[in-house]
Amino acid sequence: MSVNADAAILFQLQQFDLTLGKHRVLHNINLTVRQGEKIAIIGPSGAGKSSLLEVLYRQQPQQIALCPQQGGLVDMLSVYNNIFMGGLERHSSVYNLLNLIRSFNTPRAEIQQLCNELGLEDKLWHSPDRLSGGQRQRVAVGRALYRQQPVFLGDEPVSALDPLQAENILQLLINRHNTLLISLHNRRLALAHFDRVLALRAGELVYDGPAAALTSNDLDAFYAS
Ligand SMILES: Nc1ncnc2c1ncn2[C@@H]1O[C@H](COP(=O)(O)OP(=O)(O)OP(=O)(O)O)[C@@H](O)[C@H]1O
Repeated sequence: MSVNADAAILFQLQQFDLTLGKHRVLHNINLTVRQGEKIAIIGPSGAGKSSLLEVLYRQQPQQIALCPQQGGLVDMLSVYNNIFMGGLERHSSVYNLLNLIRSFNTPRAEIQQLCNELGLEDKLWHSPDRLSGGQRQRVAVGRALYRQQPVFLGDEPVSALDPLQAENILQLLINRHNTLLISLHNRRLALAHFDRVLALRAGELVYDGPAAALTSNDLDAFYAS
């Protein structure tokens, strides 16, 4: 999991501030992310993790698979169609419309395979509002995977899963993307799966360094009040 210092820069922020309303959400962020990096973003609730991910997403949405914290699922559509939404840009509007009425064989096979990998094999034609929180989260992950982009930005994408599932889904995301930035509160996952850790506190980047240099106790300290 070594990082190539010559790899192309994907994201860069210099002395970056973000103010929303009267609230200073991010302050003096200096950050460079290169292709191939696997980065965990940690920090207490309200520290600015989602805001940072959104800022990075806006830099180049076309090559990013985004998995937002709310999931953005449409309950009126099946799991199949919710996942298919991740691939809308690969097809014409006519194809997308016809697929909504009656699914085409190719995307149906692709999405069935994806559902098998996500443990949703029998849920393809269910509505998301009939699923558990963890199942809904896996549908949102499926949609992001179906974007088939090289960069994954995830806002706590495995927070509702049991430990074994969280481990498996995280590994799936890592296998399918070259570069990942994922916010998460699970210390073990952050240290086991990522090269680099960003710790945010009250909108400021208080740690940016290798995961290998940190212990679980170090991570706890970033959450201490
Ligand atoms: N649209 C907004 N207007 C004003 N303040 C906002 C807005 N969006 C977020 N904030 C504030 O910005 C801060 C950072 O929010 P953010 O959602 O980025 O934190 P977070 O670290 O992702 O939190 P969590 O772990 O709870 O998801 C919070 O104090 C929040 O109240």
